[in-house]
Amino acid sequence: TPHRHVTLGALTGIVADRLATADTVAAAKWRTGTPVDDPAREAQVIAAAVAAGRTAGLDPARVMTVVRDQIEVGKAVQRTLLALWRTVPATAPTAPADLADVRPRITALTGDLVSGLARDDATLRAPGCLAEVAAAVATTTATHRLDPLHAVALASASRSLCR
Ligand SMILES: O=C(O)C(=O)C[C@]1(C(=O)O)C=C[C@@H](O)C=C1
Repeated sequence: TPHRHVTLGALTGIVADRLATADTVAAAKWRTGTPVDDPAREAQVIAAAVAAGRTAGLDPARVMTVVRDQIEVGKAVQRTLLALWRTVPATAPTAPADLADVRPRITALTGDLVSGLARDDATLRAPGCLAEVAAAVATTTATHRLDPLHAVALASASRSLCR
């Protein structure tokens, strides 16, 4: 519905952009054999988000739930891609990818996500939140031309946005 105003479109756009970084991260890990899980980095990402959330007046537990969800779904995307590349090596990335290049972007997008949670707080608390999220997910899926893997990931990672 092109004329409907999508309230949460900025937020689902940020979720999609953060999930898109999983491709670059997976490519870097494919090349170097680095494990998908990096608990120390996760703790850093979560601590920074909680701190930013506090400043914005957000409940730490809520920020933690949303960011953990982003991390978990991102890891699922990484594992899916790595499994595909292992199974069909011709599909594996050839362009160089570096964790050191993509992590600052992940940090920035996580900050944008926390800002978005604060900005859209009223909508995210309202009874119609899940419907708003569904509309925004549909719009972002179309505008970002998401493939099925990333469309499913976006829908999954957006559920926790409503509180
Ligand atoms: O930075 C990485 O290595 C990522 O895979 C990204 C990310 C995240 O979503 O922030 C996800 C999984 C890792 O355990 C750490 C962080």
